Amino acid sequence: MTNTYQHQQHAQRPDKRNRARMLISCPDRPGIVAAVSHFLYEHGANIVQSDQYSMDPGGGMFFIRFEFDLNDLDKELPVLQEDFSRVADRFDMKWHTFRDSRKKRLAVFVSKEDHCLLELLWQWQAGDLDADIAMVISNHPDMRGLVESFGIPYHHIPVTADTKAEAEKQQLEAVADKADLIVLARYMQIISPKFIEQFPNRIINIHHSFLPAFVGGKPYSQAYERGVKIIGATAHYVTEELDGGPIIEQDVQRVSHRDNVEDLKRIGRTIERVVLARAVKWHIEDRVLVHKNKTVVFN
Ligand SMILES: Nc1nc2c(c(=O)[nH]1)N[C@@H](CN(C=O)c1ccc(C(=O)N[C@@H](CCC(=O)O)C(=O)O)cc1)CN2
Repeated sequence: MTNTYQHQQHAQRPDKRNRARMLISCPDRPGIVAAVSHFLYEHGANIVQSDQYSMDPGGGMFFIRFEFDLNDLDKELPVLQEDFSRVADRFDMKWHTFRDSRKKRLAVFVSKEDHCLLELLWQWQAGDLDADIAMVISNHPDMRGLVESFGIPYHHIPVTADTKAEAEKQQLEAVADKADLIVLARYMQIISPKFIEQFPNRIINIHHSFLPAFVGGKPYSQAYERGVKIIGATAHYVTEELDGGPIIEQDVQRVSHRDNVEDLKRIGRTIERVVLARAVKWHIEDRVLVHKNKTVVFN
């Protein structure tokens, strides 16, 4: 099928070949920001953005996000990483560095609802999603035409209760070393612990309720029966606990007694799309840190 959409770069990306990001989590104590910023200065890095948060100052955790420019990044970043391990050991840090120029690769999983998938495809096609959509995987054939019209590979891998393990094996083979982030865009299959452990805090799901309300299936029907005046959507990392993973983003919309279940679904679809897109954007920009079952989002 010819690619009727050309992936366009409406949003001109500034030259960020020498831009890197550093995420740090460690026990809170005085001197952390000074030590890290001095280290970066000594290595010739120019800090262009920094953000930090102290959870329970003095006795809890400390979180930092730096963006910095470093000339000849390809050569100098490995040197910086090697030297930083001494600072990290001193403060008992968990840390990661990322290159701005290395776009993350998404594998989007979908079932039969297209709105969240379309939002990601539209943003990608407009150049507003700074990542590559490497593939779409579905347990149904319905979205093949839509996805392939964007020039994106489509893997139809049917799933039944009896074939779930084999299906996940095929899914893992399809995404192996081709995806950095899995996005469940209203994918209606429970992901196994074995799959999750391959992608710790790298599977984002959109749940169609304002969690922790209405976990599990048919949340809009649950909301209608409860007579709620607000509905919402929640993007979270996937864990073994269904809809219980670290929340990345949520949003809500008022509803009333005049809205039936179909109205709630219609109103909810817009919230789901926006909330998922925000969460994916913040993840690909390395703005999300996870501690225990909560997130710190430097947005
Ligand atoms: N391990 C996890 N897997 C998934 C999560 C999660 O948090 N942890 N979120 C769900 C999404 N979801 C609600 O948002 C959801 C999807 C599917 C089901 C479910 O009961 N699925 C059945 C099959 C249903 C069908 O075939 O139509 C099943 O998997 O047996 C509940 C909630 C995504 N996965």
